[in-house]
Amino acid sequence: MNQPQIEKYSPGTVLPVGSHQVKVLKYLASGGFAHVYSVEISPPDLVCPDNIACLKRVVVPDKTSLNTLRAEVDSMKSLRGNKCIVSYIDSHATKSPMNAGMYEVYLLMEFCSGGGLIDFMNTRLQNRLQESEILNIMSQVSQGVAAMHALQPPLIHRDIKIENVLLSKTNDFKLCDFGSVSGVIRAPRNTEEFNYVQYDIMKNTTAQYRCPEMIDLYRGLPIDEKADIWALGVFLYKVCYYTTPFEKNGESAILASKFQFPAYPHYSDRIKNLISVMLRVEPLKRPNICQVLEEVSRIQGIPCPIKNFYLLRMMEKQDYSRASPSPQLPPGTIQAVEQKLSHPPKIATNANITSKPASFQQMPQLHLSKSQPLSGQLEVAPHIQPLGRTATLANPIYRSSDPFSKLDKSALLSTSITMESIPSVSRTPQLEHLQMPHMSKSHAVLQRNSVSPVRNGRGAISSIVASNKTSLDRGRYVDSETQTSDYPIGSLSRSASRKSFASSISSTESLEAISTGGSFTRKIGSKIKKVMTGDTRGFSPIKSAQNTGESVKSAFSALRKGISSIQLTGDNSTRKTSAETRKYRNTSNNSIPENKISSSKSHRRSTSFFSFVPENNDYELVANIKKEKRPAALRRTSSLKGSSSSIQKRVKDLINAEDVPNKSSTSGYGKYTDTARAINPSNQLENTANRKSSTVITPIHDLQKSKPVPPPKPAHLKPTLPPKPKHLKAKSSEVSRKKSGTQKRDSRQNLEDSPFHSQHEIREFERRFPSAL
Ligand SMILES: Nc1ncnc2c1ncn2[C@@H]1O[C@H](COP(=O)(O)OP(=O)(O)OP(=O)(O)O)[C@@H](O)[C@H]1O
Repeated sequence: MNQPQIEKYSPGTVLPVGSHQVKVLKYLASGGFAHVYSVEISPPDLVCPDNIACLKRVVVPDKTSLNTLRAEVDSMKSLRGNKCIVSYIDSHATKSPMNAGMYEVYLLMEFCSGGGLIDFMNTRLQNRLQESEILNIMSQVSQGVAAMHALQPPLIHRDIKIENVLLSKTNDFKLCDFGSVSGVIRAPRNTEEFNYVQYDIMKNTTAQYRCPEMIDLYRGLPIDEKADIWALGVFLYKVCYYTTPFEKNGESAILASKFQFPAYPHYSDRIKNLISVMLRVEPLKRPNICQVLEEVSRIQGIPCPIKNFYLLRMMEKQDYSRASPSPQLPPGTIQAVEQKLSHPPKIATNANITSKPASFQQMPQLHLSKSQPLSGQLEVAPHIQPLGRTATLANPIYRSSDPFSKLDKSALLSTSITMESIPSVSRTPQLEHLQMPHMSKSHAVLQRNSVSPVRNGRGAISSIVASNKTSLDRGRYVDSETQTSDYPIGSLSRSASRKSFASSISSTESLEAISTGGSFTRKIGSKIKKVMTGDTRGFSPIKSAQNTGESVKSAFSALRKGISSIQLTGDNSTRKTSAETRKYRNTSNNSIPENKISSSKSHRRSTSFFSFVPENNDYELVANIKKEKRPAALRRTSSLKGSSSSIQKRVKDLINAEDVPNKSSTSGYGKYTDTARAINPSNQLENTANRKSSTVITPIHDLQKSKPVPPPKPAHLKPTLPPKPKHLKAKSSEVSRKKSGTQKRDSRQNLEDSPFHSQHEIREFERRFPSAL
């Protein structure tokens, strides 16, 4: 951005910011695009009882840049109240009185008088940080990140780094600078998209914190929450060692995640292990933010401060799809699971981590005692249909009569500070979206924003929002907003929803809306929409599962233990579920050492972040060094056969934690992506009916069935990416790109290199598990 020069305000200057009057106290700093001041505000605000706040003033040259700043404001608004995020107070935008045609944006926020984390670290150059201090910082920053990832659609910070963590007066660490925030960014599909995404990444991210999928767009991976996890891994490393892991060797080291742990200062293997798993090359193998926080809390020896929202969400969806004749859990099951989730188990570390560069390949395993309760790191079998009929996780369809039920439920589920502190204002606007008639309003929003810029702070550029590919949306961009539309809000009253929104915001909000832009939905929509292609935007009902599947998997591993063998006989729905499960298993465990698969079931689980194996009445975290190979699980067969236990009984047994099967047969899955598959055939009629008037989960396979398969495009019409530069031709075994110079899609076609036997199998796999390749 061509940043205009502006004069600094002198102390004593008084100016309005939204509904507040501010008096400048002191110039604090210049960001890349801003002047930052401490100010006295009136009227007072809850987040600054002493009336001292921070004012960020940015002058932007045009409306496009102005819009991009709105996204920063909107992000902060949506996260307001979280104790681990610098709190928004007010904002204001005007035409610049000094610079014709330019605009000024004023952002009033909580003042962090403790300065930056970087300053704090600099006070400890000699006497480096203790592990407990590091864990405390990590926990708080992770809670801030969790609040972003918990939103639906999730927000990706994209610029997590030491410099963007501030210290409050009360010595709390807070995440700041939301100028790079975006929704999930889909992998580019042609040269135009490629250049766009590349530019966007260069503008909005910091080189040392960039993840492999950002550097090598040819990998064809979306930029999602796992990009933040990578950055958080770099962050943790830097808090420990005062340098970034890839400082010396740059991009090539990042692409293969080659780094070493310095001998000094000495930190525990558990911290090193956590860094290693966060810095896994493959995003699917990185833990999600809930898992990170759970592990940090375990090391700290305290309960995890947040609920695993990925897990709860999946349970919610399962509950929605539960209205079918499939097996049912006893009443109270979900409450029991929740209760157990709120008491994470202690684990004894037995990690054998060295400081060798290969540490990223070490696969930790969590050993679960029979007597231990389930925790949030259990893995979910995506096919589990019936997770209770209980009111606690109400079937979303029933929410239609009660616009507040979503909020009520959240409050009910959350005893944690973070989840509670995600203010209703951050959710209600999404409800507003959710209750829109299927496609119509969201499409209207998208249309309005078809060329909307995204606030990057460094330039006006929009983010391409990932719509993980399905045959439904293939070839389209999908706004993250539409990705939330798999919630069947049904006839949820819009006015009621708005009312709840209105009642949850301060009176200043309306002024803000006037001064800084329209509705939350429109603004955040402009931030996260697709702008580049002429493709029709699609509806991606599986998006959220793609983003959440891994964590849910992880969180439900023990549940899966109990249902690792599902009867292949029985009613249709059960049979279908089993078949889906089998496919899922057979296609998602993509890095199990071949030699381990047949010999030990427990090894099948080793690709997950943490997995559970009952042993010695305790949890153990052990490193399991292993070779990355081609998707070995694709060669696995029929692990589902042979059991006659029912789902209910096994899950019940697990909940009681008395009878955990000695070995799990299912773990290490790739991300579960196919939410719609959890829907029983018997639900489909109901879904179809709902779809007419509301937003619903669409059973993808059904739609696919009815959708004619388009003839293959002639080669000259296929979109192409620019040629891959030499330095990106990865040698890493982590990412199997065996044919140099070919694009990812092409390499998938190479049957010799793949576990597939036919093109049809490849297509089928891609259709069902689009993010797993
Ligand atoms: N709430 C706050 N309280 C105290 N100081 C703050 C606050 N917000 C920002 N600062 C100070 O101002 C500096 C710049 O702020 P910020 O990073 O938000 O601006 P920016 O223009 O986005 O900068 P960057 O170049 O990092 O993107 C910070 O490094 C910090 O020192």
